Amino acid sequence: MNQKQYVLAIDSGTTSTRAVLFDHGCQIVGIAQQEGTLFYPYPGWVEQDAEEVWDLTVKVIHEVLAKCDVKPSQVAAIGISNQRETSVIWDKKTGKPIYHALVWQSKQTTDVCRSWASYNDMVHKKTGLRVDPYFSASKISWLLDHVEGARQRAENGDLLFGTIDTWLVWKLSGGKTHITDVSNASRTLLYNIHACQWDDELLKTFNIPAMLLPEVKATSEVYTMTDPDLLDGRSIPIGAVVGDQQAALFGQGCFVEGMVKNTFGTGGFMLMNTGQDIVDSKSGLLSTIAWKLGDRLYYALEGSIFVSGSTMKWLRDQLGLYESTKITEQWANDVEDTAGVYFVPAFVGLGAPYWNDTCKAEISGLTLGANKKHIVRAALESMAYQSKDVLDAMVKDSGIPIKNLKVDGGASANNFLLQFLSDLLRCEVERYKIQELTSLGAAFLAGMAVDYWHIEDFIIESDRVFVPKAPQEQMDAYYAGWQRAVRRCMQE
Ligand SMILES: Nc1ncnc2c1ncn2[C@@H]1O[C@H](COP(=O)(O)OP(=O)(O)O)[C@@H](O)[C@H]1O
Ligand SMILES: O=P(O)(O)OC[C@H](O)CO
Repeated sequence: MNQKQYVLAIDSGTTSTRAVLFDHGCQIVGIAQQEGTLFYPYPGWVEQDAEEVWDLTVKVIHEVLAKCDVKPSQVAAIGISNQRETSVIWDKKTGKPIYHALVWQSKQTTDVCRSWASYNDMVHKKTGLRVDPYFSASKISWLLDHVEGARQRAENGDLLFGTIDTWLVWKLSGGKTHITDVSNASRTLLYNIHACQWDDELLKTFNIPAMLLPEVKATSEVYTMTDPDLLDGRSIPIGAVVGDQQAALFGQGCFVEGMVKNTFGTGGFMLMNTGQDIVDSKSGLLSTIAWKLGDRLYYALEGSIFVSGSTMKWLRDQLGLYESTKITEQWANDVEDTAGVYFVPAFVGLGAPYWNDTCKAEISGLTLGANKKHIVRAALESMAYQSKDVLDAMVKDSGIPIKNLKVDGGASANNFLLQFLSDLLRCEVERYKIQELTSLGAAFLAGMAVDYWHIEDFIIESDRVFVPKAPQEQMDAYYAGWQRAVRRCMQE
């Protein structure tokens, strides 16, 4: 009997790990999700336990298959999307990480980056990025210098480095396969996006042994098979690994040059497909690889915002303002405005377009009349203001006006946020019925690698289009207040 086949996406995000099962009609059949632990050992440091990330991955895979009553033999391929830049180094023989994973948001490498400041121009030319603790290179250097004996072990060829995709493929393959794809490699600060290879000059400059690095592959191809011990003796092809933001660009159907998406997850990431051209930003954005299909490379222009949805998590977990983030939409609508409150969520400094790694978050404009609903509304509005900062830079760099912005990610469920965003940006904001577009992107790329899908099979349905309603003058006045708040926050 011919059994129905599915594609499984694993989305390893900063806040949570999900497994999402898709059918051939690009519909979600089931989801399993687990929130992981983030460690904050010192101010500005953010770490994860890579072993926990792996345990949660195994758990969600088993959970989703059981929930949907799907056997491993019915999974045509696995695709992985992952939080990018987060760096793990582990021992080749034991498979044990030598230290926690240093998360992309983490700032323990600020001093390393200070000492690398003079390389910024070279780095930008070769990688499309900038010297910043955000990217993997300074994290690798820090791990090699701070974990006793690590540098020597790396030089002996005993250690392996990976971003989360590489770690998961290595674990899924039973320790056989050490690879990454171009979209993830392009976030390390070590990959030359013109020549498409690890850059020897950068490796030498940053004193990083090439032996640590994974082989770089296309975004959609069968890299390896899963270890049969993992899934009832079956081996499943792993057909895609892709950075989660590039996966969302793909999952949003942004296949054509000039199309833009904004994901509101832990951070906020706006990406524009720039086709086969590298657009060099003069306004604080990054040039990055979107994906490689066959021999063809596609690029993107990116505005990376370090803290977006995680402000809502902070208000929940650290201030205990509410139990479920869902309530924030109602609270924001309960008040007419923020009563003059601004929330600049510079918890780990500010990313694009400011790139200030020392400023700290501020809530300003408080009066005795301000209450928790004003603060929650200011936090939601900050996500929209940050998107406008980046969108304005993107229009300037690309010369392309943006009339329609596609949104996804956990916080895109919030209607208040999306209406405010549309009012502020003066453009359509479109949300699709499937909010798991990162997973769809990874699944579809994996499905293409095994001929389960071809590009013409790609379908997504619009859920709601938000159009500007509030007067422009009012929005301009709000935004001017935001810009003042950001300037204050960046003053030493
Ligand atoms: N209804 C909501 N309103 C605002 N923020 C939300 C809402 N639901 C979830 N979030 C925020 O979105 C983030 C989770 O988004 P998600 O896309 O799952 O993140 P990631 O992929 O980084 O793990 C959390 O930081 C959470 O606080
Ligand atoms: O965890 P997310 O979804 O906010 O994504 C993290 C980014 O990939 C970091 O560059």
